[in-house]
Amino acid sequence: MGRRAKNKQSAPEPLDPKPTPSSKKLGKRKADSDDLDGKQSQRPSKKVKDGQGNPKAKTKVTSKPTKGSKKKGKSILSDGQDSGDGWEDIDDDVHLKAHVKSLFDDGDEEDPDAHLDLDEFDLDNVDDEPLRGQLQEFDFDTDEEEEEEDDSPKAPVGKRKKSKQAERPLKIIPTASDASSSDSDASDDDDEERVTMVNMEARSKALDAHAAAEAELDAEELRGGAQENEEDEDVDMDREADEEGNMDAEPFHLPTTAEREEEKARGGPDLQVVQRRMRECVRVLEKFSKRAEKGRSRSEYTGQLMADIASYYGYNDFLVEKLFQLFPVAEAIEFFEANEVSRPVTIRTNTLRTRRRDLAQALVNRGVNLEPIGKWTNVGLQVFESSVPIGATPEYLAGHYMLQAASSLLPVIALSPQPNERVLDMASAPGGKTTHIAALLQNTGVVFANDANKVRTKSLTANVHRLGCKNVVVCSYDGREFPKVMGGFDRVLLDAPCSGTGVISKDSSVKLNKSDRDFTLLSHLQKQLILCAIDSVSPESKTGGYLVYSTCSVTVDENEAVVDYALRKRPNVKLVDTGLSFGREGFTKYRGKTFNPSLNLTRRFYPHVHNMDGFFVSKFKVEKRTKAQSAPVDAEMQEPVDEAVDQEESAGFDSEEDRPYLEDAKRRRMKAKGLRVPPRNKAGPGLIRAKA
Ligand SMILES: C[S@@+](CC[C@H](N)C(=O)[O-])C[C@H]1O[C@@H](n2cnc3c(N)ncnc32)[C@H](O)[C@@H]1O
Repeated sequence: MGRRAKNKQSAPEPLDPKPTPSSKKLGKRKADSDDLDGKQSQRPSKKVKDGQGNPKAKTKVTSKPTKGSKKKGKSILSDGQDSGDGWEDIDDDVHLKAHVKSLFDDGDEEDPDAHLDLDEFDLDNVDDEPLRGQLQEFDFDTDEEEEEEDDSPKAPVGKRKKSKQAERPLKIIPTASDASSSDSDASDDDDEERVTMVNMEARSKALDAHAAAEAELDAEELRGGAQENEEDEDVDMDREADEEGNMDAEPFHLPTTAEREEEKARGGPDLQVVQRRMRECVRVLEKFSKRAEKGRSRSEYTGQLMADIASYYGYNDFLVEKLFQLFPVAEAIEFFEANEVSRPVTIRTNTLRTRRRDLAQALVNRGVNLEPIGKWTNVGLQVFESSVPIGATPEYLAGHYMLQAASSLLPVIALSPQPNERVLDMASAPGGKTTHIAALLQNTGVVFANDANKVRTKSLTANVHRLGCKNVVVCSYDGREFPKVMGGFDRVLLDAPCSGTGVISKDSSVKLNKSDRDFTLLSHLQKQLILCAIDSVSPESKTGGYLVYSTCSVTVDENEAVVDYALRKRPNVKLVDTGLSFGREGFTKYRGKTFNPSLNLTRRFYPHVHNMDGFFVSKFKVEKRTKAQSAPVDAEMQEPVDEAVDQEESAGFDSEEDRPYLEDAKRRRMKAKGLRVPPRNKAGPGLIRAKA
């Protein structure tokens, strides 16, 4: 029964399923291209606090070899075996160096002038006191706030809705990935028990018995399967409703409106009730006609499920609905779950200062446990545990790396800047991507790093200096002023200001502080910025002529709708392949809207699928305008609000509600430009049309 039941508990199907990746140890999961498009085989790792506390955690390097005390002949892995996850046992420091070198030999640039020799630093005199004590929790004070959390708008403090989930993080829906994960965990454990002459026979017998039991179950399933029909399946599903296996569990009853009111008056449901109700609603919604209570509608189940998600995970109702709609029902729960878990800590090697293998070597020597992120990047490293604050090592201070989310490498990889090019990073602070671009240009050409927020350009400038970028000009304009400020760029990156719905695990205030109006205004700003970004690209560029538009948000309004708008407004641009080897295709249709079919060339990244922040990346090629296509460069900036809103209406926005906000924004812009702003009571749409 257990096995059949497990098979029937229909797991959410990935949109682009791939074989389940083999499991990796908790705390060691990497955002590997192997499993990027498939379901995660297990929960993403939480921030590692204490690598010594877990006897199962294999610490690659437990301490920094002290000066003059090389551990000749001593393996760094406790059992002296290949761990099976790409790390081999290493006998001494010399081998360790050779090993690290080989691990990181996959495409680091070999420009001898492009990096500092670590020997230049007196690393031996660095106080290694922390290595002797308990492993510390990572301290990211130095940059995380600037480099990561600043990716999403800061939220006001104090507006907190207590999430029930915080009381007990638990997976609501057992998924296929869980099943395979536990299977592969088991086999991992088997692998870890070393086969010896003594246990070989017992192990072999156990394996035979296991195989026989499996065969018997298969046969039983085949016999049963011949008579099975969907009704039986439902009966089974109902009978196993209690996850503890209690067959007498009450059949699920969806509360009526009156019962919900009553429940509210009693102070809300308890955790177990919410958990079970979410599970049951998902189950019913997956096979509504068979499983729904008589007389109850689909929207009642969906409404209950969304209300429970909001209270369990602590979101406002509006955002739950917006995010819920992006996924099939069960997958939506996976997305919300993933937002409760920190993403892996990752750093980007600054190839202007060092090479990845040298950086890895230096950090390994300090007691940092790390690995390359995946095949798709030759500069990224994932940090599993560290005995030193990763944002304050000598290498960090010397600019050998940037603390940077794996997802934020993607837009720059897609941009693919070439030496000697002129590049604009239109919204660049605090400079994670700017400094990456500078490094790919190998300090040639020029990067104009712009950000409208002057305060934020301070951390941008600091990072530019720390990382030794000599080809960066920092400026502070509203991006909508480009290309009037300057144009003719070979490539432009617009990493747009956004709602941050992809980085909720970093900034949970997004759960509560985003409203419909925020999305409308953001989308409008993004549309204005993208047109200016397109017009800043030189279609005559010999080597480029590209724009990359990205956000750390997963909503369609901020991504596909913006890109589609740009394609409609600028017939001289087309979407091209991002060059990224993974990621889900962008939507070409969404809730009744149809976008340009080429939107399938854009890429979406999700925390629950790719174990990285939610992200969107698109790449445009800008071509010369034909005479028929040419329009005044800033036509849209002066565009009557009516027209802008019309565009938005076609993408499903509520123009009436937005109109006052859009007009206010227009008034502020006019004021800033020194134009006469008519009195507010006369400022109807006609006025703006007249002004334009
Ligand atoms: C997602 S963050 C950029 C992160 C940056 N690309 C990085 O990798 O470090 C968006 C940035 O857009 C800036 N911004 C907001 N409105 C802008 C505008 N109208 N023009 C230019 N920059 C703007 C914000 O100040 C913020 O720094």
